Amino acid sequence: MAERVDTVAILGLGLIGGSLARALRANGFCRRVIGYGHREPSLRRGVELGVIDDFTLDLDEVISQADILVICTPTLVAAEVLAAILPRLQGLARAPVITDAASVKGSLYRAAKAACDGSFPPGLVLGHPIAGSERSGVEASKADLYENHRVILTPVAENDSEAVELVRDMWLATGAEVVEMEVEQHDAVLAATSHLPHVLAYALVDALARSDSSEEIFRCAAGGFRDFTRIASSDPVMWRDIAIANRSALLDAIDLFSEHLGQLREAVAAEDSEGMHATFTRAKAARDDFAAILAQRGQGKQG
Ligand SMILES: NC(=O)c1ccc[n+]([C@@H]2O[C@H](COP(=O)([O-])OP(=O)(O)OC[C@H]3O[C@@H](n4cnc5c(N)ncnc54)[C@H](O)[C@@H]3O)[C@@H](O)[C@H]2O)c1
Ligand SMILES: O=C(O)C(=O)C[C@]1(C(=O)O)C=C[C@@H](O)C=C1
Repeated sequence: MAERVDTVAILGLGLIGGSLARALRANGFCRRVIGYGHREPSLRRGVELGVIDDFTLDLDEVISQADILVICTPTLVAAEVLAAILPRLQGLARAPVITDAASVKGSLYRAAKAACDGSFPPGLVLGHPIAGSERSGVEASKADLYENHRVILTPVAENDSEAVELVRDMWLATGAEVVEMEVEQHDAVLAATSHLPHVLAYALVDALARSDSSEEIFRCAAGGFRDFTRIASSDPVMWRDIAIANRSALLDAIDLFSEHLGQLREAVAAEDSEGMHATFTRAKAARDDFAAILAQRGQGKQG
């Protein structure tokens, strides 16, 4: 296939950026992929592993060389990186298209407007791949991470349609399915389906780890505990950033869940067998439907 662009730059070469770099190099979307970051060792490792062609620690250099900049740092850092990039684009004859992979979109939307005197930059297309793992760093990256997974783009009216098309094509080249959503809807949906489950897993593991009988508890724990808590091994910095950036939607999701858990607690206390059975039956049906959706998308093994 003919290369769609010359150079894609990954800003923050970890699991998500490294996996994108590998996929783009594997499928020939661009002639080369370069990395930018604040730590030379992981970028050097990226070259050694064949994840990127080259790297720089200089933001001006990466802006001048790339056709697309993809910000793949933790969410709060992504807002800072964006605020550092946007003023540098003013007056450039040819500015790169900018996109990102951060887990929260509203905070970046606001950061972009703040950096541009209240107007949204047309060449910035916010995005989020709904694929990942509890592992982080470039060593964990893999070329097929996005295959059969969704990528959500949250374009706005101010966006340049060619920039949106280019970012869409980039993700399609990784084997992902690209869908569009409003910024606010994205953050509410992800708070419920991703951010809340991570908070619950962290809370459960922390509560049990701090109990007097924690040693015995972990020794006796098996598959159910492992499946429910895998994501509590995720990077604490990444999840702290997400909780801060999506505070309002996450609080709504926690409140909804707390109310539901309270009702279930009452049913357990009252030995309300009908109430418990109804809840478990509804949940099983919904989970089984979800497993069928995953299987249809070719993600059955993880479902
Ligand atoms: N891990 C997941 O499952 C997942 C899935 C979808 C989206 N995301 C989002 O993608 C982003 C990256 O996540 P990840 O799992 O790849 O994390 P990661 O820790 O593997 O990678 C983050 C990279 O950013 C770099 N970085 C940190 N501060 C920087 C700075 N100031 N300047 C430049 N680079 C900097 C780090 O050195 C690291 O290489 C996050 O915003 C995360 O919320 C993660
Ligand atoms: O599979 C995992 O371990 C993930 O945490 C991936 C996951 C998710 O919650 O599904 C995590 C954060 C993202 O922003 C998108 C995907």
